[in-house]
Amino acid sequence: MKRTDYLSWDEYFMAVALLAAQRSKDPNTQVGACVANEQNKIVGVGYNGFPWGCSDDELPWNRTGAFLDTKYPYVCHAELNAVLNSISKDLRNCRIYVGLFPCNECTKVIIQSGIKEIIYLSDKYKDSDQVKASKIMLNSAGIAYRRLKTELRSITISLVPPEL
Ligand SMILES: O=c1[nH]c(=O)n([C@H]2C[C@H](O)[C@@H](COP(=O)(O)O)O2)cc1CO
Ligand SMILES: [Zn+2]
Repeated sequence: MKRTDYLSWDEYFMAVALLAAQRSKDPNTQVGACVANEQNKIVGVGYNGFPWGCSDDELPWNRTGAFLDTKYPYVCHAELNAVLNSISKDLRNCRIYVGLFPCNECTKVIIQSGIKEIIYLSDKYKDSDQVKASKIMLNSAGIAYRRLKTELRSITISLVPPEL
């Protein structure tokens, strides 16, 4: 008899996004994103981090202070990286799974790439103008968004082989 406690596609792609988020060096918010196509194949994954070649040791991770002394002008968001890392430029009819509701800049990238649905976990910045702008654009463009529904509270991955 087959297992019944396997991950759904939605849980699986969100888990991939959350695993990618664990690569983030951001001390405050780690975000991951995973793009899946209509055949449920992963076509792109990303997390928030500084651009290629920009040293994590030189750029700041601060949230406050003078703009140029914070992370905000420099960090590439998870969704941008997931789209840029995708195997195809054409993401028509794909879904993006992301730990945090996309900001307005990522929403523009998502819409322009052809992605048709956003599945998110947290909407902790829902009262910000950025997220409000995202929803205005998504509603206007007819792009669906929904919070992941799952009974699971966590997914454990053991790196210890079962025989040990
Ligand atoms: O959609 C997003 N995707 C994403 O990767 N991020 C990143 C940028 C920052 O590194 C971090 C947000 O930082 P903070 O929560 O400290 O303001 O999350 C932030 C958002 C939402 O603004
Ligand atoms: Zn963003």
